Amino acid sequence: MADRTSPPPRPESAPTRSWWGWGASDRALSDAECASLAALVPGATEAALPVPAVASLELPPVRVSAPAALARLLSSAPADRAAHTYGKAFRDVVRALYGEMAAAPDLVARPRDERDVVDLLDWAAGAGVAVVPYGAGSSVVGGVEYRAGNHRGVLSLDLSRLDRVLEIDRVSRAALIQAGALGPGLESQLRPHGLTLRHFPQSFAFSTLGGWLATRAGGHYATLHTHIDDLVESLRVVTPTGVSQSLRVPGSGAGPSPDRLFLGSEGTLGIITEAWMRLQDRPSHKASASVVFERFPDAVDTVRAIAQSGLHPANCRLLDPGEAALSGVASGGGGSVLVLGVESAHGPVDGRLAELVALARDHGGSPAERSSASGDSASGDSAATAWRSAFLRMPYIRDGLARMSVISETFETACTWDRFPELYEAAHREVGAAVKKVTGASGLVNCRFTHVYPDGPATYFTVIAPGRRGAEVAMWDEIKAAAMETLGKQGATVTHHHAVGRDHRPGYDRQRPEPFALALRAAKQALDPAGILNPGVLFDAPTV
Ligand SMILES: Cc1cc2nc3c(=O)[nH]c(=O)nc-3n(C[C@H](O)[C@H](O)[C@H](O)COP(=O)(O)OP(=O)(O)OC[C@H]3O[C@@H](n4cnc5c(N)ncnc54)[C@H](O)[C@@H]3O)c2cc1C
Repeated sequence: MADRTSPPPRPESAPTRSWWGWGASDRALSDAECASLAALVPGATEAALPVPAVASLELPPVRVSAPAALARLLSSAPADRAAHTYGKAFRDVVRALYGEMAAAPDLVARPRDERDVVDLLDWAAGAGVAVVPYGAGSSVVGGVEYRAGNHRGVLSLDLSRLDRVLEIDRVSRAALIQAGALGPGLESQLRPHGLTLRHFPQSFAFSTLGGWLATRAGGHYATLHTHIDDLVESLRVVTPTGVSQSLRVPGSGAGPSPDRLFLGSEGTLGIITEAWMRLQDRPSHKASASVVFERFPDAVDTVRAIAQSGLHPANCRLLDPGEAALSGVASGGGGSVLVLGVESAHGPVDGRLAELVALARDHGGSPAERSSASGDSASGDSAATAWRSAFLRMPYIRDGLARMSVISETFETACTWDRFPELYEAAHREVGAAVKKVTGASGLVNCRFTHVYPDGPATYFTVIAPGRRGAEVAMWDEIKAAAMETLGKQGATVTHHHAVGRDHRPGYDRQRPEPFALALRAAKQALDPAGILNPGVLFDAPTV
């Protein structure tokens, strides 16, 4: 019989969140820091856009009111409505800075349990009110922004009060976790048991388990278990037509998987309230190294060899020369940098790291000095450390650049190894040309691998270029449209882990096979007949 613990204590409270940008408000860049960053971008403006005070925002009037029994769950406070209007993409941050609040939800609900979720959905379906599920709002694809325009009102359903690890099964090494748990809170509840979910997206600090499941998020472990899908045992989902609870088993061949229907459903088929997740013992042995390559194609061949070797490094990030320079990990001579990391809960990992480094050397790489460690802390050579700190700081820098009207955004994809060289060339050529046309400047188009598989890499492109004040969103949208066209032509996916949301709909609609689209629409009709759940995501919004 499983050895189950009683519910662990609640996590400590999270830092104060920015309503307009990424992360903790006290970590946002000062005006002076924004200006010195922009000085590095030729053609950028010199004055930072001010951050508007919430009290100065013009929010549309609230159009709906809920029954008295639900009032204790609801807020129409301007700060709540403003903070739940957008996700955290560049275009979201810019629109928040300009005080564009026409899409603000009428109400924000914070249910405390499953019964509350059921009651809120019942009321919304009867009242013709759209429901936008909200984990922590870190979507970068318009996933939490209502755009349909034809509902009687909009309710942002914020799951943040469902933040507990409810049960731990130490024998099977799994936990029952509520969907609104943020990354740090979730891990702090698992830590006393020596366990970890080991899912660390870059947005880890300000995103939730439910959001990860609903978007099929990718953690920063680069090989083997990359997507959250791999860690799911079973899901509990409240739909407008009933509660779906899948069987908790280690594997099953019983027909199409109910979990697969809801993973990636992005709030359109139901509200994920809790999940049994597979856990791992916390790693106690870690080592990392970095390798510099003069020629990018040699580095790509190395990564392919590693991905096909069965050595499964935890980290295998390849940064092209531009990205290595931008992240501050390039050596004086430039070149591409491969950051490698290995870890284990069971024994030393130095041998495995040495094998990986030897593979890289065989392909023309020059290893930097490395270090190893026992214990829970990260360790590594200076390039690995620099990469990690740039990785965590980057979203704050992106917001600082946005205040200087500098376009600073990413797009990501995956393709098979045979197609990668052409994709890389085409992205630089075609997206680079779009940047030049739109901004008049050359700008930067950099690339790194975020995840690697035996049959291909997931590639992540960063674009930085000076924008024109007031036109930043339109300029980025034009560049992004060119990027999506390039991905489509190259047979690469519209997204590897950022999800579809509203922004990737055109590419997604082209990519999904029509019989599958028919089946999905039938599922939508069966589970959400009133068409209230996240209208416009994955499916066309219904006419109400
Ligand atoms: C700086 C930054 C870095 C990022 N890095 C990564 C990364 O490394 N890997 C990655 O995969 N993504 C990344 N993202 C994107 C984003 O963090 C992920 O999509 C994440 O999974 C969203 O989680 P969330 O809790 O914030 O969900 P939200 O943004 O609140 O919601 C995302 C979508 O899921 C739906 N949803 C949320 N909760 C539920 C629920 N309980 N039930 C049903 N539907 C729900 C929403 O309606 C929406 O459509 C990054 C974003 C930012 C801003």
